[in-house]
Amino acid sequence: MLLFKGRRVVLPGGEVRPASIRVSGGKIIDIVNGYIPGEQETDYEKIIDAGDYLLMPGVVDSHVHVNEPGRTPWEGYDTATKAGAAGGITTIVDMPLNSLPSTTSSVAFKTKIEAAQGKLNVDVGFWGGVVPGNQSELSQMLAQGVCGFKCFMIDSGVDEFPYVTEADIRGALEKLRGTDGRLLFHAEVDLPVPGTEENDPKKYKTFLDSRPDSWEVEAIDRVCKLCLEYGVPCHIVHLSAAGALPLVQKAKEAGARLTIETTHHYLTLAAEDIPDGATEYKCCPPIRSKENQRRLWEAVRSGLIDMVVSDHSPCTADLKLLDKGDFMKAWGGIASVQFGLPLFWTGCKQYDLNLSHVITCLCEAPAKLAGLQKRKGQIAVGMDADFVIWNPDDYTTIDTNSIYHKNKVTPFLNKKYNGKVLKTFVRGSLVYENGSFAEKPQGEALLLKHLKMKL
Ligand SMILES: NC(=O)N[C@H]1NC(=O)NC1=O
Ligand SMILES: [Zn+2]
Ligand SMILES: [Zn+2]
Repeated sequence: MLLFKGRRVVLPGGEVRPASIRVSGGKIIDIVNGYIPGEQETDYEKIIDAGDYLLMPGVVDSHVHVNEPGRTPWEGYDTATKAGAAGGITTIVDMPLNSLPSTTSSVAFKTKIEAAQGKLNVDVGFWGGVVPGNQSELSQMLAQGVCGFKCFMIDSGVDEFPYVTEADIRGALEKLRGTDGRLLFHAEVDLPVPGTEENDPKKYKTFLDSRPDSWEVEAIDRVCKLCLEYGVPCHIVHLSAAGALPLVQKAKEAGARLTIETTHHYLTLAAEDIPDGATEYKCCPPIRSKENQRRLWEAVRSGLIDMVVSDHSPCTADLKLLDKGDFMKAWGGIASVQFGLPLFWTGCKQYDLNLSHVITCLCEAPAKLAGLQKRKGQIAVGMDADFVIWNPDDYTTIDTNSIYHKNKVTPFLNKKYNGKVLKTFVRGSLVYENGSFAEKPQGEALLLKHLKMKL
């Protein structure tokens, strides 16, 4: 048996108090009020003392593109999960696209799981994909254990993952009705935008104007309607346009089973500050204005936005076209899986949010989205002993040497944020401490069907 103890343990609801946590077989078996100072070392295999640092549930990032197999020069299981561990993340959920094959059939899903074997430094769940014509694969993939499915309503950036029409979406929702499956939407639709082709592709404004708010608003309106019509849980990934929030509110009030995520980059970076040619800031939908960002933070505070994730979508440096600075042709995607906790905490301090927002948005809600809520996202009896010990009063400076994901291009480079991750534990095992990782990868593939059998 292990004992984790601390004077500032973050419990469900964001309550912070002294507590001691007994862990056996990777699970939390007991939580005792108070910081048991007198316990004998010999009572436990090990005592892990967080002292005055925060002892919090491990962060769950439900939106990560790992890209393995197939695009391993971009990213891979080993490096993505090391970066996660260094950032206090104990579970990531892999997106179905950018790997080859993409996860759109049961055969492809098996290939994915095989590729992940032995390389996981934190636990990893998997989203499947909905593409035109693969509806007949969905129930088999659910039976195999995907957490749900993601689709695109616009070009995805990779040819092998085409976007879906309304008829395809209806077909998928039909299949998912009455199952545990849910559908995630990249919610932008391609509407005509007057005259942006002529503009200078090095200017950030050219790119921003080419993907206006209205694309998201229209797409989210369609999702809200379908969600209400079918009663299947639907989720909007990476909402950027605050102008879509009133629609979300209306749909939620009408009883839609709808959840919303935004990303750390939309909450931290703003269009006004993006230098021309700085394509490391390119992502889709785009980073918008400061005023837009303020409204996103208000929605995080109120709970209208349910969760905040990375949308870690790296590529090799050449594809960012940093030398040309061409926003229109560069790869769209930001690499940041390692930095979510300090990025979010920095904003929380600025916007006067607190630890209850941290554990709701970074731990509980993403765990629930992926169907992992009985194992992940909270410090509670019966849950996996996934913890991060961190110092909210120290700082993280992001430099190339301390980045563990494969490609180091990121708009967060050389910036300093509040909060520093000290140690990360997955199911009781130390996976990260001060720049070092467990010798043997401790993560496992989380297949929803097995989780259900165990519950
Ligand atoms: N294919 C892919 O990863 N696309 C992601 N990148 C990005 O910026 N937005 C996305 O949806
Ligand atoms: Zn997307
Ligand atoms: Zn994505």
